[in-house]
This record gives sequence, C-alpha cells and structure tokens, in this order.
Amino acid sequence: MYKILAINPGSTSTKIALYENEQEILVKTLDHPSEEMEKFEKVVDQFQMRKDVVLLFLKDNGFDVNKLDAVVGRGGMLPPVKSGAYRVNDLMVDRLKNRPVVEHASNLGALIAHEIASSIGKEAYIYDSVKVDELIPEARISGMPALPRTSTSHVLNSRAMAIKAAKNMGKNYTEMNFVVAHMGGGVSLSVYEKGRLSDIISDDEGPFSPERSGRVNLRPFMDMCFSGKYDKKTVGKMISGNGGLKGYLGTTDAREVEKMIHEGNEEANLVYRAMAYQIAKGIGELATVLKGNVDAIILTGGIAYSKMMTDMIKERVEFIAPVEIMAGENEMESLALGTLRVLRNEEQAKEYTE
Ligand SMILES: Nc1ncnc2c1ncn2[C@@H]1O[C@H](COP(=O)(O)OP(=O)(O)O)[C@@H](O)[C@H]1O
Ligand SMILES: CCCC(=O)OP(=O)(O)O
Repeated sequence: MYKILAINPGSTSTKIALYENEQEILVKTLDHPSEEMEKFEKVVDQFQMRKDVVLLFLKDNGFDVNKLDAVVGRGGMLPPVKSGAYRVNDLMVDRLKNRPVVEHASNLGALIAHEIASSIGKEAYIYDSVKVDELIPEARISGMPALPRTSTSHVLNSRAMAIKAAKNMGKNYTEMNFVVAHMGGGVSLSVYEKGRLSDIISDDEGPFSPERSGRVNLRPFMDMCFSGKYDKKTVGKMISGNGGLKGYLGTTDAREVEKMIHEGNEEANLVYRAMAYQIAKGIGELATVLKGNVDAIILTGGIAYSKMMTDMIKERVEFIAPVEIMAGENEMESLALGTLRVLRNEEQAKEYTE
C-alpha cells in the first residue's frame, strides 16, 4: 500500500491530501487570510509557514511522516516542461527558489515536497506542471519578437478532465479533440488535440476571471505602467489579485456576484455577462486551432458549478460542439494518482534539465 502526500499551494490556500493507493485518506484546505500573506515580500518567503502548516496537519491527524512513500507538489513556474511526472532535483529547487519564471504560489509545491521527502529519504515529484508546453510552432509567435509565447495553463485539472471526458465517451483522449475552459479564481483555456496541448489562452491573454484582469489594451497599459503613479507590485495586483470580478465588484466569489444580480444589481449583471462573453469568445478562438473539429467543449473549475454562468457560455458556443460540464477540479487526485503510477512503474518520472 503506497502512501502519498499531495501538496497544492494556491494564492490564498494550501490544499493537502493524503492517499493510500487510489484512496483519499485525509484532505484539507488550509486558508491563508490576506492579512497573513501581506507580510511576505516574495512567494518563496512563505515557504517555512506553508511547510509548517502541512506538517502540523499531518501531526494533528496522528500521521507519522516517516510512513510516506512519496511526496508530490503542484509544479510551478518553470521553463517549459512536458506533461506527466518529474522528479524534483536540485536544479528544479534552485530554479523555483531563486529564478522562477513568474512569482506564483505553485512554485512552493515542489519546494515543500522536496524538503519533506528528503527528510525521510524519499523522492519528491511534480505532476502536470502549469508550464507544460506542447505548443505548435505557429502558437509560439506572439507578434513581439522579444516576447515569444510559452504555455501557462491549469494543466493539472484541464488535462485530467479531458482524459475523464474521453473515458466517459468510451474513447482514449489521444483520439479526441477538446477545448477546455478551466474557470476558477483564474481562467485559462486550452486545446487538447489528440492528447497534445497544442495551444492555450492563459490567464493574462484572454478572459478576465474572479481575481484577474485577463487581456487589456497594451498601449494604455504601457502608459499606466510608466505614469509614475504605480509601483510594480500594485500593477501586478491589478493583473492578478485585484482584477476581474474583484476589481469591478469587490469580490472574487462568483456566488456573491450571483446574489448581487438576484438583488437587482445592474453593474454585477453586466460584468458577469461580460465574463461569460469573454470566456465564450476564447473558446471560439481556440476552436479555430482545431479547424472546427471539436469533439467537446469542457467547462470545469469552481465556476462550472454555476448554471447561470454555464448557460450564458453554452448559448454562445454550443454551435461549435457539445458542451460537457465537469464542475470543480480534481487536482489533488491527479497529483496523487500520477505519483502512484510512477511508484508502480506504470509511468516514468522525467529528469528536470534546462
Ligand atoms: N456553486 C457555485 N456557483 C458559482 N460559483 C461557484 C460555486 N462554487 C464555487 N464557485 C466559484 O468558483 C471560484 C473558485 O473556483 P476554484 O476552482 O475553487 O478556484 P481556485 O482553485 O482557483 O481557488 C470562485 O469564484 C467561487 O465563487
Ligand atoms: C494558469 C497558471 C496557474 C494558475 O494561475 O493557477 P491558480 O489559478 O490556481 O493560481
């Protein structure tokens, strides 16, 4: 019986799960209020605090850390990597600690996993990192030579949902073409073309989301950045943290927004409809990557629980392909089961290189 600890650090929480083979034994979301997080200058400064809450959680549940067979963390902002499992090695630790491609809470997944696993002489892994990059050559050209496109998306959930949708249809996902919209605190859209993540619209390239601005006009944005009114941290927060629903309506909770709409708030109604409109537009854009040969459009993430939102999106995109609603996310299961396959030698963990 393999015991696997999965760690998924998000911007406002750390999700932890303990698995025995396929069985989830313990699961917890530990929230980190914004007052607690504001004192940390950089994401890496949160390492000790987040590691401590993971260890405390295991202790409080009477679980002996020495019994673990492996620890897996959500893969962070690395240079482009392949899908599947990677062993966390010293180079990956150095990259995520000292030279992350972008500051993001997921960078701590591998670091905490590595620290805990090393302390008991076991291996740490990441699985389906946010930087899985299988873009087709055309998708790499941004239009600005200094900034080639790379892939950043919610791969862990989106790929798992594509695999599950194909299975539900009695097919292997390597035979299918999907457009997946992950709709959580951040929204990213992706194309799974016969199993390959051939293009994406990341959380800063397309639709706005509960806490992120999404795409904005570049020239006014440049003027704003150089106006001298804002520092880098504030602008970063406008993009991610205080953008989207939060920026317009003061909340990142889509349920709150729906309550406002039911109470007759016109502004909330317009902004929420605009979010659906932008997500639908992005799905339409990605359908062209598949030249219209889309087997299904998958709506997933927390917001896919909302009938109001999914109905608004469906209305605009169901002419393209059937819409599958797969609400929620199964990131913890994807991390744990991916690692289980590695422990059982059903899948090889890759060695991280640069
Ligand atoms: N039943 C629901 N109806 C509408 N929105 C929901 C529902 N459940 C969760 N959400 C929304 O989903 C979003 C969070 O999604 P989630 O996938 O948990 O994101 P993350 O993991 O990025 O925090 C929030 O805006 C939340 O309000
Ligand atoms: C799209 C990259 C990963 C990401 O933004 O994850 P969260 O939405 O969980 O912060």
